[in-house]
Amino acid sequence: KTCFLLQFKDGAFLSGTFIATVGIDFRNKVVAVDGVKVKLQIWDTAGQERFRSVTHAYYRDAQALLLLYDITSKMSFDNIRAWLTEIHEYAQKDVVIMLLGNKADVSSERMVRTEDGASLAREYGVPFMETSAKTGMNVELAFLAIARELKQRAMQLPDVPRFQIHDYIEAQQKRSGCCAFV
Ligand SMILES: Nc1nc2c(ncn2[C@@H]2O[C@H](COP(=O)(O)OP(=O)(O)OP(=O)(O)O)[C@@H](O)[C@H]2O)c(=O)[nH]1
Ligand SMILES: [Mg+2]
Repeated sequence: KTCFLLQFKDGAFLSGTFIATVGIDFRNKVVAVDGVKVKLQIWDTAGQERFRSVTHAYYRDAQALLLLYDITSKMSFDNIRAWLTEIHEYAQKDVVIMLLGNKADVSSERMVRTEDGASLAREYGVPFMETSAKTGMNVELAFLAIARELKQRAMQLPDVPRFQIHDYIEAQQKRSGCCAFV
């Protein structure tokens, strides 16, 4: 999660020693969506179980949640269902959720098939992408799709059709010649 966020924030991959997030951290990034500045305040939660009570307090108020699993870890994928259940219970009712299978660059150690990620996402009606914090694949797209969705919600006019995050991701991936699994 931290590497994914830092790739978006700074355009660089934090390699070397792994530093587990303690409790919670956050970064701001301003992005432009159709000429309108959208400030994203992105909270980076600790994955370790012992920080759960801390992270809990934060995602409850979030407008969007990016759920990351590691495609080289079956356990991280299996945990997603529990997260989705908990989110439905505690998060904001209209929270934007996105499922992301990260570390897609490490194909030799893949333990979770792309189709399995896609089908879980379909089951819960959330958009899905595989990403890489290392190469940057789909990192910006994930955040920009969320920024777009949140901006549209904030500025929604009654007669304008609602922004469709699934369609947006699919169109952007077609443009870039990458893989759409939404
Ligand atoms: N190859 C590859 N390695 C990655 C990628 N993302 C993260 N890593 C590596 O995976 C390890 C964990 O990354 P972090 O981003 O710190 O993980 P985290 O989810 O923030 O972990 P916690 O803070 O403990 O919850 C680090 O050694 C990273 O270098 C990726 O996309 N590709
Ligand atoms: Mg971290």
